[in-house]
Amino acid sequence: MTPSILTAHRLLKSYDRAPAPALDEVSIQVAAGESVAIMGPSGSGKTTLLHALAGIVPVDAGQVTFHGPTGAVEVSSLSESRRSALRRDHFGFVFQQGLLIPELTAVENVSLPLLLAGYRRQDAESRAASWLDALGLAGMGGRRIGELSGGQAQRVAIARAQVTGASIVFADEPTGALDSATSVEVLDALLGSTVGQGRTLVVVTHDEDVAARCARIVRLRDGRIRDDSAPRGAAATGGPRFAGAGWSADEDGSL
Ligand SMILES: Nc1ncnc2c1ncn2[C@@H]1O[C@H](COP(=O)(O)OP(=O)(O)OP(=O)(O)O)[C@@H](O)[C@H]1O
Repeated sequence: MTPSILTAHRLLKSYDRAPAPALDEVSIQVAAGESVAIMGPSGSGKTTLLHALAGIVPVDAGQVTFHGPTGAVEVSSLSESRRSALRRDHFGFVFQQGLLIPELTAVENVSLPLLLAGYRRQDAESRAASWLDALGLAGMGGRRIGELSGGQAQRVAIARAQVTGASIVFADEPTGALDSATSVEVLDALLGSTVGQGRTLVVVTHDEDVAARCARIVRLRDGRIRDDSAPRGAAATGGPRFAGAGWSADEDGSL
């Protein structure tokens, strides 16, 4: 059996002034290398669950444990600064709008986490360029974000999320702002660069087509898990292996 990379046990989370808990006794295990879609109606707690799993929001009760390369870490009991170090070192994030810096080029945006981690600029930029190439953006590294299409910009965000070697990528509506053809391309890139390389993907989505490409769909309603199963009808298609012989990112994010 594949070991869990992330486990959550009976998570409770209430926001001030909210009439009902956003998470009400949610327990979930995510296996290493798995792709999990989190679905449910608006307000059902999807983003809160993603943020709780990733240590972005503290929970009121329950535990989140990350089974990382150096052993198990109880995310929910860490201080804010240790949670933020954990996120920086092990987790990657992709949001609906990539939150890229428009004044910087694609390669500069992807290099940023490496520069913050202490890499020399030349090394950071060459590593960033390799990621952009692998995501089908060869030759576009010098363009500013505004000079890219929505789908290209989202692939830059996918590169940035993983360039430091994230073992889990958390994505919140990564295709929500894209048309359906572009969504497919971006999802291919996201799946191919995560589960296609043995990494783990947890993705919040409203889109059944996105969820159907994941190995598992967790459906929330009113802060509780109502269903947790494989997509109906077919095994998850996962993502394509990246073109180019030997594309594989090692643990520190190099290609
Ligand atoms: N910062 C906050 N302060 C107060 N209430 C919040 C906050 N964030 C979320 N909530 C409430 O918690 C509940 C769950 O919100 P959450 O954003 O997790 O749902 P969601 O399923 O991701 O919704 P959507 O699909 O609309 O993004 C909702 O009732 C929401 O109003």
